[in-house]
Amino acid sequence: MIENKTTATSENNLLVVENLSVTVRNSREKLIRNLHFSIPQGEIFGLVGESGSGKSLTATVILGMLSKSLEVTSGSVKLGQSEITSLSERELRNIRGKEIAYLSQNYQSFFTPFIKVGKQFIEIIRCHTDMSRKEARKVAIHWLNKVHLPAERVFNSFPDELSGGQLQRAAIASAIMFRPKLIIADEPTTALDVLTGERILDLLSELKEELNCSILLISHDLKHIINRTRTVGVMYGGRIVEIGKTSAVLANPIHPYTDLLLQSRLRLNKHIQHELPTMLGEPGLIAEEGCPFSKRCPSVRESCSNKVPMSSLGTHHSAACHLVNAEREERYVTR
Ligand SMILES: Nc1ncnc2c1ncn2[C@@H]1O[C@H](COP(=O)(O)OP(=O)(O)OP(=O)(O)O)[C@@H](O)[C@H]1O
Repeated sequence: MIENKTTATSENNLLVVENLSVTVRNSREKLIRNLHFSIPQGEIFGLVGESGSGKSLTATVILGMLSKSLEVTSGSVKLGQSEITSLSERELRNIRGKEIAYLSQNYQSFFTPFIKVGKQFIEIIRCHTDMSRKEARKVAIHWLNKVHLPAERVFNSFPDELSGGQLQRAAIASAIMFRPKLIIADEPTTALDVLTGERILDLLSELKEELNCSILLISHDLKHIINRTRTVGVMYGGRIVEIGKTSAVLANPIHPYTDLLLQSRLRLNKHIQHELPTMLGEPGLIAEEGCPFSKRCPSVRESCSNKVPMSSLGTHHSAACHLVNAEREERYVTR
């Protein structure tokens, strides 16, 4: 079983995902394999991995919105005391929006195009509370101010009268106005330019401090994860292949997939002395047995086609790779 020693033992975990597997219904195709991670109250956990690694699917399970064609075949997802995988649709509807807010890269479709933003806010607020229109308007303006928007103007605008960054801020305001315990931010900056994206991530960090909520930050871009998170899980082929304190993973990446991701980062403030490394094989090439990265791994060995358990390198860092043992031996020898 994959373990996140960094947070699994903490008593103040808000979200605990244990041994979660998701399969295509009536087939043996596993899309998520024995996922295990947890997010303490008030912390940002980053989930990083290439397209198709299972990040959004993980978010979908936490939201209780898994497609009917898929099924959870093992494991548990606990938000506080609630076991998400066994809640009814009605209970899930109560949790979504109120306890868990979801923020996607697709902010353009968050608002209906032909209805003014303010009216949409009022409808959402009145749907979840018994406030009058006047009270709901006040709440909407409050939260639009909170995300540093010109509140009155945005309130009276149609969505297509706002920039991408403004729309994403408005979507954030709408997502957080019920003070959720958990925000799932699924590639929240993908459709934005670099600077606007950075400001959106700054805003999320600021709101996290204010609301004391937790954030699951999903990205295929390591630079977003590195700068903002306390812990990180690296996903490949539906598995977390490395997990730990972000600083520990950064300082000493063990799994070759993590290492290659880190090496491939473009750093604008550094002169590149050598060619950026490329990964072998096609993206999305997943080994069915053993380590899912083994078909592309430069350090592959025979044992990688067997089950590769998560092994720990101290309390803040684990990886599912034979190189953990090599690392341990090296440490022992050089001590
Ligand atoms: N309803 C579904 N039925 C069958 N397969 C699915 C379904 N939803 C997702 N998948 C598959 O599950 C895998 C993981 O998809 P997921 O959307 O979680 O990837 P991701 O890591 O979020 O990628 P991206 O960064 O591109 O969003 C993919 O191979 C995808 O094709």
